[in-house]
Amino acid sequence: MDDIIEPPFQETYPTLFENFSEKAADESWFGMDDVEYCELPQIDLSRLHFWNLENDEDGSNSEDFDKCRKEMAVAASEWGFFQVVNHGIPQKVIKNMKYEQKKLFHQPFCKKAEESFMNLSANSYRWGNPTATCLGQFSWSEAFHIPHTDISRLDECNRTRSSIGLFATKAASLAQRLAECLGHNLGAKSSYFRDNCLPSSSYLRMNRYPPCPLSFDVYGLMPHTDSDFLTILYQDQVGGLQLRKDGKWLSVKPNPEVLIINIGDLFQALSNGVYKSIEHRVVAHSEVERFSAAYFYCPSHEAVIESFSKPAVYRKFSFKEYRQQVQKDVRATGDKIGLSRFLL
Ligand SMILES: O=C(O)CCC(=O)C(=O)O
Ligand SMILES: [Fe+2]
Repeated sequence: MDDIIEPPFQETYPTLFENFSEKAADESWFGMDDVEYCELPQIDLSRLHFWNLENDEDGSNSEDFDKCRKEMAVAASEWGFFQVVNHGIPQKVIKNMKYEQKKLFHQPFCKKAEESFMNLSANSYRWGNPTATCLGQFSWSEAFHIPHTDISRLDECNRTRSSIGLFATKAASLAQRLAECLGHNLGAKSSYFRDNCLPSSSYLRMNRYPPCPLSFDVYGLMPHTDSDFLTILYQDQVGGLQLRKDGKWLSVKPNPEVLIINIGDLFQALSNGVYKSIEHRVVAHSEVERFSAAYFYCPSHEAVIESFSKPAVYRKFSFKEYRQQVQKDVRATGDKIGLSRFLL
């Protein structure tokens, strides 16, 4: 019994699942079969010559560089999502992280749920959704939500710490460069992100979606937008990520060779609504487990988010204020209200 790895979803939230069985079970509110696949805009980052930018003195690549930045800005405003190739995070780094991620999640539930598991802070391990008021707000998944600087506390073995740490470090520098490119198009100072975002303010979230017997009726991850500047997402080959474009849900084709970038609420506010923080969700698979890892690029709590162009669509707010409002709304309604709270 004690070696079961799956969280006790149904046992812990009996009322949510009981209510479900009383309702017509065949009235599923999302049909996976009806959802079309989409091809995300793909951006080749080799043109940014990230790693030797300072040495690129003759400027011969600047045309390519500008083109790449523009493509990113168009994708951020039309889709809020794009995928990147030649992103500079070696496949080996991703593979090692995924291996360690799987090892962590495959430990018994009772160990993962221990307060001091792996020396992580108390609320790092999350599963289900304790604030869900109905099944539509439930998430059939588990996650380790780790502030970047807490990775160094992971005590298991050096390999776990270094593999996860290396992925996070590479993701942090990729996130900063992407944010700088996207910020450039808005007229942000080149130091804006370096000044406001430190590794200590960003998070790594490793997700696991166990096979779900009610996969037509329960989400793997409920619909949401991310509360950061941007997210770097690695997903494995299983699939299930969907995004909402022009009122329609679309499935993202899984491709473990690419990284997915999505715009978060803070970039939407900073860009005065030009870049879109798009709602997304994960549809659970009935038989296969799925893994993903998201790096949330966030500013410090004190950072004030205010758009560069006027008239402003949103009132200025600090990241701390934003998070507190989100938490308050989630506690009260089971869901996040988000940026619309700050509309002028
Ligand atoms: O697992 C995925 O593909 C998406 C994860 C996600 O949206 C999140 O962790 O915020
Ligand atoms: Fe997300």
